[in-house]
Amino acid sequence: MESMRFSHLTHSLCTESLEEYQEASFNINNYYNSRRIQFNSTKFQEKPNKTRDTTTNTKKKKKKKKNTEREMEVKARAPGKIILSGEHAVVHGSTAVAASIGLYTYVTLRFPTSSENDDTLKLQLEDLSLEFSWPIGKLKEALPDLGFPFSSTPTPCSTEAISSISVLVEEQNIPEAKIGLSSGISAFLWLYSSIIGFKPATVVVNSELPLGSGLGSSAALCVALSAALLSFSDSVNLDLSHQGWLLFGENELELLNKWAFEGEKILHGRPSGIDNTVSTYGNMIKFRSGNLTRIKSKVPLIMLITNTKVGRNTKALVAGVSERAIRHPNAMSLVFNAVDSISEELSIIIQSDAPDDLSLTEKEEKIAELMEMNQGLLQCMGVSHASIETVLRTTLKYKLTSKLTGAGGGGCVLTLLPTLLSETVVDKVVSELESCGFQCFTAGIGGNGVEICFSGSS
Ligand SMILES: Nc1ncnc2c1ncn2[C@@H]1O[C@H](COP(=O)(O)OP(=O)(O)O)[C@@H](O)[C@H]1O
Ligand SMILES: C[C@@](O)(CCOP(=O)(O)O)CC(=O)O
Ligand SMILES: [Mg+2]
Repeated sequence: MESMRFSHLTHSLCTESLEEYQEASFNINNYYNSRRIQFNSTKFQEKPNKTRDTTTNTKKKKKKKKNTEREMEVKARAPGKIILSGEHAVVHGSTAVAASIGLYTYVTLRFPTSSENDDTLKLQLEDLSLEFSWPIGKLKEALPDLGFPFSSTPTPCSTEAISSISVLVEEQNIPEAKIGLSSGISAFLWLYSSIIGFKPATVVVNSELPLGSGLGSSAALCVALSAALLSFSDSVNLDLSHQGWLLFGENELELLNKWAFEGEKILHGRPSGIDNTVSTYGNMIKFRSGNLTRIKSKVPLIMLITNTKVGRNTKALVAGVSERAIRHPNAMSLVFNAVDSISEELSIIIQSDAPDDLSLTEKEEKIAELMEMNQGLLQCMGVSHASIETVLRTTLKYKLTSKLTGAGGGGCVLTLLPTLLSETVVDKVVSELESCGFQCFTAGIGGNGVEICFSGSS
């Protein structure tokens, strides 16, 4: 009974361990249902997932080309993430642990039919009610070195291209209050021109993720964009007849993750690659210096996510930590090493079989202590914020441990909800946090990574 409740939150992450934790008494589902960010409606019908047949032959490729000429639409979705430990330090070579969450960014790509006679590239940010468009001729003129798509070789955006793209974005007169979108739009223009070239299309983006809050909306955007764009390139062959969400094969995942990383560079300056990697592959990963290790959690982790709603910019925060590391190299390298040890220990605890030498409660206590230590080190890096400290103090009153997640400086905070915690306590802490103006919710941890869905194929 109780395992059913947990399965709603921890699906696909730790199914075997659920039976072992049947004693758990807290019904998180009420929270999941009532506090979760509303799912945007989608016209695509969900069908069971299927991993792509990597032996796709040229016949399918031909079919794809033919369909591209007819009205053809593809939709990609990529999840957000939480970083359980190691943000910022991971940029400097330390280990970090992250998991995907069940909140997605969706990108729909549609090419006009020949009768539509449209010669523009349109970007619609549906949730924000914003639309941008560029005549194809203007893109060709501004970006003479792009437009010869070579999608199998992800390359960094040159400084010349980035300045030309900035002009193309500035000309769109983005409202001052939404100027943070410029870097996302730049990443879009660059990924589009590099992967597809100069072809008219309409790209629609919507997201269940709060933007700029530490849940990896920038990476989810780059991953979903790369997936949608690559599905029309010669580098990727897909079974267009498949109905419903389709997983990519390993080679395609590797390719699209590299493209998404190049997009993240435009947004973050110096990303570690953890966000795009966890959004691409899903589930839970340990990440260090560009290498991922997939992790299977044996602990049914339930995190309350509190969005302080304090806006911040990942690029500026990452740069701030690097500057501090330049000013205090010895001290900061010890901080980064300490974070590395915390992430390594965390990954061992969450993967260890239960019951072994540690009970679930003991494991949760250790995880909480490691989170607390990581938060202390993030404070040393200078990325905490008064709003984050308020969340820490509030949750501590209820003996709960929290840490910031993502770049910090505001954004989201994670609070570990032990499995035996009573619902009354969760109610109290949530209502106290919400009375401070914060927004609390939970999300499924560790679901699938990027997926794609075709429509118009018959
Ligand atoms: N759905 C989206 N539509 C437009 N831009 C987006 C979207 N998602 C992310 N972005 C871009 O990513 C930026 C936020 O990224 P970042 O500061 O790294 O925070 P996070 O990745 O934690 O959400 C936004 O300001 C915007 O430029
Ligand atoms: C701070 C950092 O570790 C994570 C940033 O995540 P987000 O953009 O705040 O969701 C940066 C990185 O790893 O690239
Ligand atoms: Mg980001």
